Amino acid sequence: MELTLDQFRCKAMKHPPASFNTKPTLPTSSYLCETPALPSSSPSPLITMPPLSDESHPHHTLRLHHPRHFDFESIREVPDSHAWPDLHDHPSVEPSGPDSVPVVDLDSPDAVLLVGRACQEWGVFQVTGHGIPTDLLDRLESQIRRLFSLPTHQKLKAARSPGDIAGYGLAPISSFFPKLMWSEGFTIAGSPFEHARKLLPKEYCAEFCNVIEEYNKVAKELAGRLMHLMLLSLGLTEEDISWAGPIRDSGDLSAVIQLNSYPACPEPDRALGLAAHTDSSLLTVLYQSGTSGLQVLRPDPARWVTVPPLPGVLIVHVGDLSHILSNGHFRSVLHRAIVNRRHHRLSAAYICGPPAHVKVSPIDMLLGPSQGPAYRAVTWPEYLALKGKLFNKALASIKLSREQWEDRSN
Ligand SMILES: C=C1C[C@]23C[C@@]1(O)CC[C@H]2[C@@]12CCC[C@@](C)(C(=O)O1)[C@H]2[C@@H]3C(=O)O
Ligand SMILES: O=C(O)CCC(=O)C(=O)O
Ligand SMILES: [Fe+2]
Repeated sequence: MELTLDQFRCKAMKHPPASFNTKPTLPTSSYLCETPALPSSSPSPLITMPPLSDESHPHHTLRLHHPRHFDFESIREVPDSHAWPDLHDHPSVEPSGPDSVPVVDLDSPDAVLLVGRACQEWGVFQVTGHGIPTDLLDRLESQIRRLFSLPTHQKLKAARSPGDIAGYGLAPISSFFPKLMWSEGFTIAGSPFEHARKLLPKEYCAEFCNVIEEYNKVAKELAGRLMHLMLLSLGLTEEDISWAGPIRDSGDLSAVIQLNSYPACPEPDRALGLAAHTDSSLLTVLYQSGTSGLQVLRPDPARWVTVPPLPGVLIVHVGDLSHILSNGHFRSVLHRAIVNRRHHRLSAAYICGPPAHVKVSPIDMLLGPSQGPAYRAVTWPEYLALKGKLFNKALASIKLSREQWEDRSN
């Protein structure tokens, strides 16, 4: 049976969000809401995301109430609350030959071609020649490790409040699932100092923030460079997209940094680190520590392909906004994180999007008489709000049918 991409995505999602089939009964909290205003004392407002307007808050999202934390260390077997029944619906395969996520050397003369091909065929690729020093990645990992090693009561001091983007806790998508994930996260939006000072002892805080700021700076440059290559691969330049002018020097991209921790798990076959999802970004640059866990879904036949950790290599996910911008030429990739019996795994996702006021829509130059815009225009905050209501159906919800785009062009 032939499936459209959207049907495939929905089929591949093992646990449909509860909001698809249940009536909302619980009080809601937003998936993405207002970014807290930056205090004037913030060292540098490195990641900026203007607040959402009130209308875009997903007030009627069904939310499941999960406990705020779980003591992974003391557990000898996976409790029912964390046991995912459908983990093995698709086989997991180790990378080999054509079943390996492409590796692109950004310094290669073929980088444009290779990036374009990877974005179209995989929606994910690994990058070398990215210019981010290994030493900085090592320091980033040490800081993440130290942060998550803090006692729970300390971490909860920075717990994400209902309606906030930033803070410590379960991944925001957790509330769509009846089972809990084997992970904890710390989301940084705006100044790292604002959040880190709540949970990190003074002597560690400055060091943590410096490393995050240093990483943010280089990750932002890399994201700009990647976006440039992606546009070139579509036969476009920044000039073809009114808002993308500053992308060349990445000045106007905004981002959120998501730090993830996946403790070792006594029964890795029953637990899941991070449920299958696509990122809502333009692109996400992911650093993973030396333990494998990231898997991307490949079709025909459906299978989870592991993305092995390679020293110094970063992973790039095409996000939903690039899927929209490219009118579906690029695929946002469904991915998840599995857990490991022996090793504590860490990752850092640099989730990058356009300035918050910018409407992202399929690029005009990719359209023609027989191919209109397949998606309606959205800003990043609008899209995040949609994702908060519809989760993995958000992209399909803004899809335009042929009749709709023909109507719009008349
Ligand atoms: C800006 C955002 C994207 C994100 C939701 C968030 O508000 C902050 C965290 C991001 C993250 C990281 C883990 C996976 C994910 C699906 C989630 O639950 O939180 C992503 C969200 C996303 O890309 O949609
Ligand atoms: O930890 C990983 O490998 C995946 C993390 C991820 O998908 C995310 O933070 O969006
Ligand atoms: Fe992700």
